[in-house]
Amino acid sequence: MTHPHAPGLWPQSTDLIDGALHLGGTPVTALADTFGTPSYVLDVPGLRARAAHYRAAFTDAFAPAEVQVYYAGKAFLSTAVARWVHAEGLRIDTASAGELTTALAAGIDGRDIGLHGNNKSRDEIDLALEHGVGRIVIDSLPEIELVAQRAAARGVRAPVMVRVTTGVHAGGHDFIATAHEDQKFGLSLAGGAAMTALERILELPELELLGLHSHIGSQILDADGFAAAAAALLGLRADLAARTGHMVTELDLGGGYGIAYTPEETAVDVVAVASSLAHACRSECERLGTPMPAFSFEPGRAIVGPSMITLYKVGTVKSVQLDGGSRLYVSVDGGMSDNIRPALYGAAYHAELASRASDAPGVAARVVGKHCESGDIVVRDVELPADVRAGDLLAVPATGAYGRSMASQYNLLPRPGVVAVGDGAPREIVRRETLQDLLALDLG
Ligand SMILES: Cc1ncc(COP(=O)(O)O)c(C=O)c1O
Ligand SMILES: N[C@@H](CCCC[NH3+])C(=O)O
Repeated sequence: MTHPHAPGLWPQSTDLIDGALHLGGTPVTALADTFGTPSYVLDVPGLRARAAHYRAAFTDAFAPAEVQVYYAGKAFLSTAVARWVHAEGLRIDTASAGELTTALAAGIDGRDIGLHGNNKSRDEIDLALEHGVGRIVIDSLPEIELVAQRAAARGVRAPVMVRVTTGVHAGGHDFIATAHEDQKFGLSLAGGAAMTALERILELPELELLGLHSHIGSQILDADGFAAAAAALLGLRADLAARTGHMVTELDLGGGYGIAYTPEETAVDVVAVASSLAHACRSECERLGTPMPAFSFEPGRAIVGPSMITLYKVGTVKSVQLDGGSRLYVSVDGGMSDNIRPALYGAAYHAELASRASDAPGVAARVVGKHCESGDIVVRDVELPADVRAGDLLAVPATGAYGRSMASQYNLLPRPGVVAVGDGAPREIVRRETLQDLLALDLG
């Protein structure tokens, strides 16, 4: 199998034949003809392999402690994706009624689903209780009373965890760091709100306290933060046991495992990280004189991110003269509506000419979208062949996480579909929106 440049960035089934990119054995030119552009293309065997790899990495590292891996559906969720990752032994983490409904529509048993959210509505809590979700992760003090009240109304006991703000600052961008004090998620360890929450939950017969949760941020490439957060949770667990005699049985250490978006980046090595994290947890438990708990994890980006690419068609190509050089502006038929991450986080991506070979020399290029914003950048800096022209296809790797899930209809562009390859004939698992779909919401 021949890979395009930057081999580490492309989904498992990617091949390069006569200069044309293939995914799951199908040339992208054929995918574009059948499904149109832009399209997200999901490599199903790659997705499943990543899910299995993450599950095995945590399970092996923490054995004999029990481990569950939840796929964080916020990264990208559809019923097919929920079924594929569930078939690999992962459960599903949801953060809204929409994600929960999608996981349920996939046929996932409520017990294999978790519900998160810093502002869950009563309806969302009711939906979770109705379907017997395995855990509701409590994010505030008022939510404790609300969940207890809704559980009482239904005559059930709600299994809950408490999301703890550990004070660990990690993550690729300030907007995606979630465990420092000055942000909206969780209950503070240092400020005492976490302990208050835990003691209150233990008083309420409608609530079953499963354990403690920490999610420190996203796109984390340096593993130290995970161990620091785990140590903080283990300490809180020991303190709670000393105060109340209740030793919680599970720690959820969240997601956040970083991936490579450009040839210069290296993804987290989950086997190495899981093994050093397990070692740190064992030592900390020994030091505290407490038994090892069960563990759970919630990777999203690392499962689906590298499993998907976006396929765009090139339109206008413009050379812009700059001091000491020029830059080729290559406009494609999507942009910030299908990938907001460059505009929102300054995220870097990579792109390659995907529909043909070219011997033309590489030139400094910027791939831009078709929206009415100069910040509508798909790939800020990339080298492309000088002869790139209208009608060519460009492929951008690693767009599976927070691409389609954060897509908008800005400028009333219909959102692209998601095409699955490598699982029988290529097919759309989320269909492309049409102009009629846009008008269907317009009530005149
Ligand atoms: C609570 C929680 N769990 C899991 C995730 C998934 O994170 P990632 O996609 O970085 O693995 C997030 C998002 O950052 C989150 O907020
Ligand atoms: N949406 C973010 C990550 C947030 C993760 C959810 N807590 C991203 O694209 O990187």
